[in-house]
Amino acid sequence: MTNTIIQFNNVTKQYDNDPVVLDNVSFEIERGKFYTLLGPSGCGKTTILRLIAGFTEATSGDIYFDNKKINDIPANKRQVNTVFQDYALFPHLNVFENIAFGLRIKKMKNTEVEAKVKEALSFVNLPGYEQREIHDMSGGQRQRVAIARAIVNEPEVILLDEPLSALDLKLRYQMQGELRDLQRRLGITFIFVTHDQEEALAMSDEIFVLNKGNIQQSGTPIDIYDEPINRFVADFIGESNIVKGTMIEDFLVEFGGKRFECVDQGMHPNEPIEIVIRPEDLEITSFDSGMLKIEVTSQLFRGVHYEITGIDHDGNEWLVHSTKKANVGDKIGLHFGPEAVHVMRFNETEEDFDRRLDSYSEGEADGK
Ligand SMILES: Nc1ncnc2c1ncn2[C@@H]1O[C@H](COP(=O)(O)OP(=O)(O)OP(=O)(O)O)[C@@H](O)[C@H]1O
Repeated sequence: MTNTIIQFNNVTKQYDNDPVVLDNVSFEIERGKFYTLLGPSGCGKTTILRLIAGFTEATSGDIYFDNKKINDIPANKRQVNTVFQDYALFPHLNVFENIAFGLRIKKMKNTEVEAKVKEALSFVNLPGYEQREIHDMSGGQRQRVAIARAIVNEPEVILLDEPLSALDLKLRYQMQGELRDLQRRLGITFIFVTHDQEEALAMSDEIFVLNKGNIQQSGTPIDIYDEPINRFVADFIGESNIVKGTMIEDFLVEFGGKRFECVDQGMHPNEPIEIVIRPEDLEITSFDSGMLKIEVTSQLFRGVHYEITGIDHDGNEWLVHSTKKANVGDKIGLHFGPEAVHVMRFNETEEDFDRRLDSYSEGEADGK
């Protein structure tokens, strides 16, 4: 048994004669992990779920489930269940019958149905709710019933299409933790769709960042946050300072009219690049000792830190998160280490990007 449960090979999707929604997309999903498809509205996230579930067909390319091509397998024969954004519960059926629905279609014996519904309800922390009517439940409870209805069929994969978006912030945080915990307890694959980057970072083993029908980058939350492949990902995942610069030589970049050490290598001498520095990696120092010098243009207290913006002498705006305060009009210096400077090449493919980053750790292992 391989670890890959779902594979997309060069999948393209176009609805009628509209523009292409997914453009030659390839990826692999491993068994037992929590995946998130993250991207702005309309980038094709739901379309990927619909292709996996069998609710729509690929225009070209192949989709595999457990190493078997499933392009022509109908939705009801696939071992996946979907939890929809609006939960899609049957309002005229009680909790028990909503959850039992799929089992009844399979003509399962009553005693078995009862046992399975009970087990599913206890999994989602709603024991004893069998007879409750759907309209007498809160949003969070309905959400749990929708999840119970998906897990009762014991699918190998659960698809979740923005399932938390209708909940208020507090409940949303709570359900994020519950869903993550549920996935671990069940040990099955979850594929979760969201356009909320914080949610993706908090919940996932692996994130696919999508834009305009393409996967821009895939990796663990830490990989994607720390080493974004391009401006789109850097901007979409968290707040960033992104400026244009030049890679002078290995481990040396120039931006804002000055040269700085970095940890990147393997580019052409004097190659134009962009750099990202996260706001929390900038440290406030005195103006004179600053590696960058800025004049503060705004300051907000955010509870755990101050959010400070300022302009350098080239007109670049810098965002700083610091526990130190600075006032509008102050001239301050900023300090950062070589690891804080993330260099991004223009139009680098994910394969080349991964190869480049791997070569850094090989270099470390060689003692270079
Ligand atoms: N059945 C359909 N017929 C025609 N176009 C469609 C259909 N479903 C989706 N689209 C189009 O495909 C594109 C991608 O839609 P999709 O729902 O996959 O995006 P998404 O990333 O899930 O967006 P959102 O976050 O807004 O749900 C959009 O431009 C959408 O209008």
